[in-house]
Amino acid sequence: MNQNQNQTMDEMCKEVQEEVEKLVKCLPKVTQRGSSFEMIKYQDSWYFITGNLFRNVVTFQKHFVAKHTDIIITSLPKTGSTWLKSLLFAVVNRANHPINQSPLLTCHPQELVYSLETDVYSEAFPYPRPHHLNEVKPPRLLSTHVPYTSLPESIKTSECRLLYICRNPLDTLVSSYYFFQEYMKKFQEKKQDFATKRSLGDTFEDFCNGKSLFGPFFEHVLGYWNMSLERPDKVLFLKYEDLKNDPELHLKRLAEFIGMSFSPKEENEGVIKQIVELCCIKTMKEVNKSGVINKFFEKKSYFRKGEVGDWTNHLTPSMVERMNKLMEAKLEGSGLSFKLLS
Ligand SMILES: Nc1ncnc2c1ncn2[C@@H]1O[C@H](COP(=O)(O)OS(=O)(=O)O)[C@@H](OP(=O)(O)O)[C@H]1O
Repeated sequence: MNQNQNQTMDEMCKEVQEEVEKLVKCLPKVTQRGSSFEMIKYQDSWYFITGNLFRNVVTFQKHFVAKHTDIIITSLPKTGSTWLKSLLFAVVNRANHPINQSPLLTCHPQELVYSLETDVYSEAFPYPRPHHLNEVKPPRLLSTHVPYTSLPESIKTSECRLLYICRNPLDTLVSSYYFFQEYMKKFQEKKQDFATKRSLGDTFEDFCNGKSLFGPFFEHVLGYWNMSLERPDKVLFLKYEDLKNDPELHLKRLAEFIGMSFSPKEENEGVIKQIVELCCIKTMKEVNKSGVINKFFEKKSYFRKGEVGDWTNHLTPSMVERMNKLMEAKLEGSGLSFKLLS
């Protein structure tokens, strides 16, 4: 945390709060279709103002200081970041304990890789708060959904490395829709008055209009894609679909990228395979079948189906056609594409 030496945590929070209040007064806002969640457009991306997300993002942006040794997972929500967290943790810590005693067999990946947007003010904050991150042994394993352009300067200028994971837009939006439904059920149980009629059609419409959380989707993906081309030593660009197709190959790429390649001995002993199995959705579901994160989110809600192409079960042909057109227009000339099965 870039906390002025004389500034207490309370003073820093007050300063951020004042700034957030100013921004909320002057920046564009919309209400999500079919819900009463308000979003704010900040530096061309959308954040919830309902809840603490926006305040947490501003805190992260203003006060987080990267170290050269940091490894940061970056992604849009619901693109496979929890899976990547488990893989990264397992690769980095493989010498510290045998695979069958991995903390991943008792902890949720979100408890092992620190989200930089988690509510630093909340009593529920389950792991070192960002101002305690200085005490975490290197390499610090961190994550954020913030677009490249809005990352704190120190992340861009330090030698820290970014692992970006993306996923085809249709599976991403179906996954977001189901996660939001879970959220809504929880609010209903707590008798909090949020409208809960947000349909898959509403989610689709907001998504296509660029009004998705941390979105617009294509701008987010392209921001990291272009950086991965410009600075391949800084940003490793991964696709969920490629990981599903050949997890061992991409795990090796990941290990090489962070400077922790698998040795021939490890390869012969099947370490890569063991890590893939440790982190597979079946194991993760079993380990995380009960319990909550941040006193609110069911651990199991981060592991739904984990498939490529689940959108075929949910979206209409006209939705798919519209998304295909949008995708072609947005990605034209970028060298990036997503295969949408039909
Ligand atoms: N181990 C593993 N293997 C394969 N797939 C996995 C794994 N863990 C999570 N998932 C699937 O990833 C989707 C959730 O994405 P995120 O983890 O990025 O969500 S979040 O933003 O952190 O809330 C969500 O996708 P859907 O199943 O399509 O909803 C999860 O099921």
